[in-house]
Amino acid sequence: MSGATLAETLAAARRRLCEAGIADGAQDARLLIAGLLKLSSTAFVTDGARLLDASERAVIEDALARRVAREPVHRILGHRAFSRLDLMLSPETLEPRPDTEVLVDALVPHALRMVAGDGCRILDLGTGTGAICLALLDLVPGATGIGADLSTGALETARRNADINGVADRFETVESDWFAAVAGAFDIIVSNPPYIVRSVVGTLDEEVRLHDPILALDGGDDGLDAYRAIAAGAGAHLRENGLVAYEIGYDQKDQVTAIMREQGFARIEAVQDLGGNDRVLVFTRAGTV
Ligand SMILES: C[S@@+](CC[C@H](N)C(=O)[O-])C[C@H]1O[C@@H](n2cnc3c(N)ncnc32)[C@H](O)[C@@H]1O
Repeated sequence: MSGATLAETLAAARRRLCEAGIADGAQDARLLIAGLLKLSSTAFVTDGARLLDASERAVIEDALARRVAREPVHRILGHRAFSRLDLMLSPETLEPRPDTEVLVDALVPHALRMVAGDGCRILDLGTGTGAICLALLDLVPGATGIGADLSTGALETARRNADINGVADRFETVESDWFAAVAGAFDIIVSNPPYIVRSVVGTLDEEVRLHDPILALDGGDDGLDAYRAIAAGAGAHLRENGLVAYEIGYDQKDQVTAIMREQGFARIEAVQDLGGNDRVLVFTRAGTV
């Protein structure tokens, strides 16, 4: 790649990733180079003839080697966009997915209505990077939130993300096994818990299996352990007329609805993701709808 221009470097990177069998090799090459060199979306057109210096070439070379070894693009870059936020990643955090934005979008109208009334206090169980809670605090000024997680490292990253994204004054964290260390009652309890069936975890793509933490993936023998634990504790921590909302696996709608019904909750919304899969469920106490 010595003496290469930006355009030549991009072309070589695309070839390398595609030849290594990376499914979106062309897109990943562009994302990596743009992210590493902090280029605008038009730079490949306007600056294509610019010669890259040795340090730029070295950074790109290192990133391509990592991508060929199946490390995801945003892990290599160390951060990713979610909703309107830029979120730092760490080894202890799941990389937030676009599907999870569907959960945020489903809750925004409810949270805005609550803020206009008695206020909106949010509990995000299994907060990871803080993605769900921080995106809601960003979109709903006046809401406050707690991010809970079993992982100390994830909570450090979530606090850092709250700082970077300007919502730290409305965000707290608690290290907790679901509700175990959580005090008080909330208007919205939200979770994207680990929901992969344990026997399936080992069959996931290397990008997920080797780079997302197992604590964020493994949902137990039937994938539903976390929903059972959260359903059992939610009633004691939910304000009157409060909501419980989940991200779910594409085939878990009926099972999670049954788990919640057993604990006295009624489903009020089911939302599909952009791929047409069931992805988000919203519940309230049965009898309040
Ligand atoms: C699927 S990840 C979701 C992360 C983030 N909320 C998101 O949507 O990107 C699940 C999260 O639950 C956390 N977790 C797993 N078991 C837990 C438990 N028993 N109590 C609290 N958090 C837990 C994991 O550490 C992980 O951060």
